[in-house]
Amino acid sequence: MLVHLFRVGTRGCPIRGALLLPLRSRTFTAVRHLDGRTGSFILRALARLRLCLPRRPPAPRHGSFLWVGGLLLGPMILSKGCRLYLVGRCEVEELSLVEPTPPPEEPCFNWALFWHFLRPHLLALCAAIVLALGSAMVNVHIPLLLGQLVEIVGKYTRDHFGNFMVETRGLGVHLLTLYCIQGLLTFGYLVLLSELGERMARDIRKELFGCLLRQDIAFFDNKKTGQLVARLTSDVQEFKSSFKLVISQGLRSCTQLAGCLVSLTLLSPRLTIILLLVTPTLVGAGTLLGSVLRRLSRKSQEQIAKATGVADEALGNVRTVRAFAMEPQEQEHYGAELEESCRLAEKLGRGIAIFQGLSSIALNCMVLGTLFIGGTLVAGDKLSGGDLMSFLVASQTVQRSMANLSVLFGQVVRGFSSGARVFEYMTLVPDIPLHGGCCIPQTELRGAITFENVSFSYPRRPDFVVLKNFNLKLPPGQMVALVGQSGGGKSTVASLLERFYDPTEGIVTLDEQDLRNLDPSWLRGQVIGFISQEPILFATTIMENIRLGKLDATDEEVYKAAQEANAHNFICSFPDGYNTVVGERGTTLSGGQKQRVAIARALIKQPKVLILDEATSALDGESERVVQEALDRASTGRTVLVIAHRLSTVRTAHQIVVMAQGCVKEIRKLRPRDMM
Ligand SMILES: Nc1ncnc2c1ncn2[C@@H]1O[C@H](COP(=O)(O)OP(=O)(O)OP(=O)(O)O)[C@@H](O)[C@H]1O
Repeated sequence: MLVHLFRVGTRGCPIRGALLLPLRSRTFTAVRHLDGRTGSFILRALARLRLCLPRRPPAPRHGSFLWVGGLLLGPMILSKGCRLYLVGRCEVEELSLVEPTPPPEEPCFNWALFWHFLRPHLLALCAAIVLALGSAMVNVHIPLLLGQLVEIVGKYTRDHFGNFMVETRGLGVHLLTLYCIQGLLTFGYLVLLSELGERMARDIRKELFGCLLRQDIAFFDNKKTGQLVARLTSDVQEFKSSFKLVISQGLRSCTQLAGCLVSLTLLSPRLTIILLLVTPTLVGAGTLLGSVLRRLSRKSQEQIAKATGVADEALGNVRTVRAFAMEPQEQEHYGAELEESCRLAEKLGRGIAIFQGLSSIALNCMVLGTLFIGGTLVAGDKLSGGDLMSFLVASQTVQRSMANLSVLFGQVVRGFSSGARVFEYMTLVPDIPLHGGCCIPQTELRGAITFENVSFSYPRRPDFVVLKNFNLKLPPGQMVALVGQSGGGKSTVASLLERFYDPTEGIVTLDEQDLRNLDPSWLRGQVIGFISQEPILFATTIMENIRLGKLDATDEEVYKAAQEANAHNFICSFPDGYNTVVGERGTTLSGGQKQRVAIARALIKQPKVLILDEATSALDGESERVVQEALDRASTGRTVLVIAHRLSTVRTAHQIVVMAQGCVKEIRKLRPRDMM
């Protein structure tokens, strides 16, 4: 058992505690009996601690346990509001150690999708292939002409009579023309391939991004954002490069190889046989060494990505780092990752140096060997000097082509697997489509919500039932507050209402219509307004952020929504007013200001139903008062589901529903219900 003391906290209120952790364990899945915010802080602190723990083999799921608690020091005020959160002892319940997940199966390459993206560019592709083949054919022809030129030079070296210029003019012009043609052909196919590759990559990225956005929320529960972004960026890039290389280098190398081998055989069958014995051996050895280097390079790249991830996480969460005084640990962590990446890069550098040194020796020896054996043939009058020159040049082309093909082989394998990863998510059909289903006409929409015998488990944890036979009625125009222990399933109720997930059993209805029959886009876009504890704003102006709620809203509508949300005055106090750019995730605004912009964004669509998920719990007393005022105003005449910890949030509710272990335990009616 390992004991770690830790310190976490919110807004200057430190929470100190002890983590008792079996030595074998390094991971955990959940912290419960803590409110969401505290839990998330503790989770982050635990994640930090986890990094410090010795690396041990994972423990079996049963019999492993983890406690946080026992030593939490005294009562802590988690907000300046009216309540105290007494965290005298908190336990981490239901902590299952995460089994090491088996590596995901490599998806198969989807030829049909590949064809779908290639088809619009077929003409350009055919033209590129023709130009690449033409360039390769020209390349095969050049060594023969060079041989003839050397032959004439040799003749003038021996005899010194006649006019060299006249004799070589035709050959020179011919060679020059071929060089120009080859240059033009190369230019042509490279331009075509580059355009084709970029356009295909653009189409693939567009389609993939659309497909990712369409996926169910459950899909994102299982994936890391970084992995998804990598599919859009590095995987598409790798696939595009491989495809372009196969066409340019592959076709060219194959044609050159075949053409030059024919030329070599015609020039000297004996030398060709020797060359054919030696070259593949050398290329094979080079390929082997090359593959070791590529593996090393990949490892080095991964290590760099890992180090970048550490820096990214620390810089992206710099406030948390500062709040926990974790700068030294972060620096040490980043330094350790950098150290490793430096070690790998140095190893790679040494490998590349060895490879280049050896290949330089091998190539020079090949030239020397060809000259030596070829010279013997020339001395025995079995080969002319010009033919030897042609042979030398052509054999270099053969070696280059073979080396290219061996490199290309690895690239093709990588291209196939990145292509398979790119196409994998394009065929995924979400269970809850974005569009489709009926809409209730605006005039008939009342906003009555019911949950009937709803049971639900998250797809990621199917064995853990979050809601069991849950029944709830939200009468139109009334406010219902959901309270209960942390982890009791309150936010899950909101997620079902938003139709982020469908219930495993039972139904959720809006005006007696099963949500599954309604158009999800209409439901989310026009009926339900959602305001969460930590609103996310986009890094654009306040005006555009509010307008996200209703894309075609006029400026007047934006101002009106901002006034309703108590946001107009503070927005106008900024020098740029509504054109103030809020920074990444709205970091340039205070918590209360962000929340009010988010309320304006929700109100601009005039939703019939409003979900407030602990919308004021992250705010201090004054901000809470202003935001609460805005929320009270916004709630009038709407069906409102409030998820709350604070009394101040629920005081205007018509009913308070107490939830525990996924069911309704108690319903308290606070005001006479306005029966509809
Ligand atoms: N995406 C998810 N995948 C798997 N389990 C989840 C997911 N989201 C929540 N859970 C689990 O579902 C249970 C209910 O979570 P929920 O967020 O609904 O609780 P809550 O009552 O809103 O808690 P809090 O008051 O702390 O916000 C918890 O045990 C939680 O671990």
